[in-house]
Amino acid sequence: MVTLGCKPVSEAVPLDKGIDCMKNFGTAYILERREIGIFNIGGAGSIEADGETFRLGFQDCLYITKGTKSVVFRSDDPKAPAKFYMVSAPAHKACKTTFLSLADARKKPVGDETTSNKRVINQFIHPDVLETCQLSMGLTQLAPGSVWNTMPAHTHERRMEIYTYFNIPEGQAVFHIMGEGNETRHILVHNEQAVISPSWSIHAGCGTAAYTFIWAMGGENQTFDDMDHIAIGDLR
Ligand SMILES: O=C(O)C(=O)C[C@H](O)C(=O)CO
Ligand SMILES: [Zn+2]
Repeated sequence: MVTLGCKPVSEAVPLDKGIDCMKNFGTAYILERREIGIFNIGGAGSIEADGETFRLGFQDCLYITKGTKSVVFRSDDPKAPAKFYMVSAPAHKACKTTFLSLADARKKPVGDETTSNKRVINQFIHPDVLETCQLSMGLTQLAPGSVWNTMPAHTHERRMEIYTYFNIPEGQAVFHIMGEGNETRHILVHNEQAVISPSWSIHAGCGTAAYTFIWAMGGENQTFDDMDHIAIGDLR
């Protein structure tokens, strides 16, 4: 998995700006044998993929297929630049480059106010929404007053996962918990920071206020609900 960020201000920024593609990927261009999912977590902007332009507002998503040679990022307004967050995984075939807004995502309400974990899992790049080779991505929004994500915690030995936190209010933070269920550690996460979890690690978090996070997974199976849950009483 490769994770990247791009905040274009006044210039048009190509995906491979400053990247030696042959050295890092062993290919002539980044998406020669990779697919990529991109979320905009900033102001309005656009992404040009092999000549086709897609406009992305806040929390919009674009999936770009393997085989796309040119990807270029732009912001509409340099004073409110777009912030493109992206995750890429190796891909074996071309799928359809697809724009997805929050309304297109499959909604999964979970949790409860009484356990401070009421939230909606918005599944954007997911087998029920569009076909990909192995990438899946989405955005989980916590309800005001709820602070816990992914509790009871889980692992999925067949897929690793990245959580990227944003919409964390000024002066607040998230305690992200990782490690094996019987030996956990926390990482203090501030706004727009990410944690990469290997497949054996739990990935959960508790904020000092509500927040949003983007999850991204890659692995040979795409079954979303095959998690191995760990009972809260077994966590150490
Ligand atoms: O809040 C949650 O719970 C999640 O968003 C869980 C992630 O989607 C996940 O970890 C999927 O494996
Ligand atoms: Zn998970």
